[in-house]
Amino acid sequence: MMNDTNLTQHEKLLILLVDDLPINLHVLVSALKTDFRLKTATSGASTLALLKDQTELPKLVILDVKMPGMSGIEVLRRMRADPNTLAIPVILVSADVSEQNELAGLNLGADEYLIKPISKDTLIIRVRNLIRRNAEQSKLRLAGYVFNYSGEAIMITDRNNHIVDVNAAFIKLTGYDKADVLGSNPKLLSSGRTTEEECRDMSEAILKDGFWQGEMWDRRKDGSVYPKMMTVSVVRNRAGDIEFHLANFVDISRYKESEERIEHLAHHDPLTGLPNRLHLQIFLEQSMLIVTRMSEQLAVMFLDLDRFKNVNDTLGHSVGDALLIQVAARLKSCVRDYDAVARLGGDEFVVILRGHDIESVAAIVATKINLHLSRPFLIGTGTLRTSTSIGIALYPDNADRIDDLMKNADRAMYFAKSEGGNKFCFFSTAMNLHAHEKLKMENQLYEAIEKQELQLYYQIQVDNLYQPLGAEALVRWLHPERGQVPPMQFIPLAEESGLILSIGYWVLDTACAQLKAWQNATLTRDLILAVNVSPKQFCQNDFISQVRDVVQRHAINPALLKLEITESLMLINIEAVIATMTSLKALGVQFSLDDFGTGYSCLQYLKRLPLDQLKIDYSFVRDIATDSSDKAIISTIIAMAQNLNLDVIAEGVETEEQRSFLINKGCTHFQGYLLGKPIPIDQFEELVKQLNVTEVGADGGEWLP
Ligand SMILES: Nc1nc2c(ncn2[C@@H]2O[C@@H]3COP(=O)(O)O[C@H]4[C@@H](O)[C@H](n5cnc6c(=O)[nH]c(N)nc65)O[C@@H]4COP(=O)(O)O[C@H]3[C@H]2O)c(=O)[nH]1
Repeated sequence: MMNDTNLTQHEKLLILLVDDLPINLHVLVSALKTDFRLKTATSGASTLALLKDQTELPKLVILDVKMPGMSGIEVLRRMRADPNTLAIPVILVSADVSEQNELAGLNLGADEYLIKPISKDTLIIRVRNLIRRNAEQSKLRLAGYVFNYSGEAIMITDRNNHIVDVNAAFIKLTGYDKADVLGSNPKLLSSGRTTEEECRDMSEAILKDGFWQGEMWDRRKDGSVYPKMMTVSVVRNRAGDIEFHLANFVDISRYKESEERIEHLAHHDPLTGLPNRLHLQIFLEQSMLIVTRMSEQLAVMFLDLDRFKNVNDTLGHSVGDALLIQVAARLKSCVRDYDAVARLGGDEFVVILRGHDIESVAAIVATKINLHLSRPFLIGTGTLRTSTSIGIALYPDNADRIDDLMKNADRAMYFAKSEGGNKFCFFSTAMNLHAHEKLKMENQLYEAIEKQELQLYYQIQVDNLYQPLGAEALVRWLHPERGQVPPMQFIPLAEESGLILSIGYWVLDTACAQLKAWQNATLTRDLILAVNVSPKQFCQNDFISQVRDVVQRHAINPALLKLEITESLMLINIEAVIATMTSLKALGVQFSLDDFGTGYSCLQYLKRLPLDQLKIDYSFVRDIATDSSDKAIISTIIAMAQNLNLDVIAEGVETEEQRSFLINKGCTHFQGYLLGKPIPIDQFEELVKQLNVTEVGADGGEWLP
């Protein structure tokens, strides 16, 4: 650059020339003016004044030693004392050949000492060399600064890969002092987590490209392992041989942690920690490949909690969330480690099973899930019961694409739900027709009331001496083509479509007409008739006036009408429910809480409901002989009812064993096939007659026909 006469004036380096004799200055100017920009001064004082101007300091000062006033030596001394001018190279020029000034000047840090007269060429070469040397020294100083103060750890190794220098950041990061590592191989830092193969690849890349960048795991002096991002480059000598390796690296533990966290979040549901839809998709793709290769099958199980929306809407999202977390844990406990449980969102879960004879395996697992999820969940101070509907689709039998498999499992799940929930259902091609069938049935149900296709059946309720206490009215649909359709097949449909309101009203009206008829006969006049009231029906604005009107129109004793409500009603709006119940209670009707123990049973609420009776759910009675926890639940319900001064009736009593157990525990009212199935009114009245002429053993335990 310095030889380049094409440089603009601005690009040329600035040199300050100082001499008291203009002739000497002239010589210097004419020697240097082509390559440099020049400033001149003729005294020590004016030199220092020029150097005070910080806007542009010269890259070199050529300074005459002998000047009147202030000598060049004194100017130099002052320059070296001033931090701003301390590093500016200085060439002293003198006609004095004695060593005294030369020594004084060199001692003060003069870079050159030239004796006049100086040849033009010598001057130019010396000036150029000095400026170049100085520039190199500046660079070295800067490099040293970067090395020492860099935030990145730097390690320099020689051609034999022995550490020759490390910086402060290295010491801070690795915990090793310089003395610990100098002369050692960098393997000293290795954690063993980076494989031999990875190390070999790195060495090859360094040899081939002179550069490598990547991540590796190292161990600090204290033994802790950390990931680092490292760059290695080689420094070659003029002959092209490697002289040094320069490695700089940073600890990326934090970055790794957040990377792992982001990765986890992208693939997992934050609430339950289960894999999410994206993860499930990837898992399914891999599983389909594996089962195809191994001639196995897959079962995709689609799960949806029954009535979860009610839980969320009524008890709040925190209860809903707590329930979902517990459901996730129970689901995981129902499957093997290599099966997958994922949450798609809301209350939708998917379980994937793999293996041979997958249909039987899926049926076993689904039964287990239905059972486990129907057991009570302890949430806060209350227990919550839920159930789940499961749809199962098999790969490759039911579909060979992920989308179709999921769709089919979903369809099967809806089928299980429409069957009343707490069930599992395998996909079948017939289900594609299901939506159409459903619509048809809905239309037919709409006309069922008008066409008088609905009927009431009566199931007897007795005391512990088999004496008739009353009946539960249960609706039946006498379908023109299908014959008698059980309520579990059309009540959910009626609930969904809103038809339950007119069906419910018809049941209430028909039951009251029956009560009126019973009032006129001695045998039946004290019988109490229980009528199921669906939550939707109960929550109508005019439900109280509907009941009042029906009771008045049929002129019945309201105390003989018992409205059966279910626990799911408590999930809607407890205060409004209590208000409606209280008004109806004032009319004189009774209340029984149906399916007790299967929903959200919170004692707090139970105490506030104006109930007359608790009805122990059939599911507990069924398992009396086999399930000790059901026995315990029954004992608790009976004790609870006694404490709250309520009647207690057990439904679904099928065996003597169940009845004796219930009697022993203090249950006083019974309903079930042991005593009589739901039957038409004429058969029911016949049954009541028979029971009234039957003698009963003193302990009530023996029924003598
Ligand atoms: N295995 C077995 N089952 C027994 C036994 N004793 C009684 N059951 C059955 O258990 C159900 C008891 O009625 P629920 O719990 O109110 O359950 C009822 C109720 O939730 C609903 N339902 C029936 N009629 C009406 C109605 O008029 N209105 C409303 N909203 N729902 C109704 O349909 C459900 C099913 O009614 P059903 O099929 O008549 O089934 C009846 C009855 O036949 C037994 O010893 N063993």
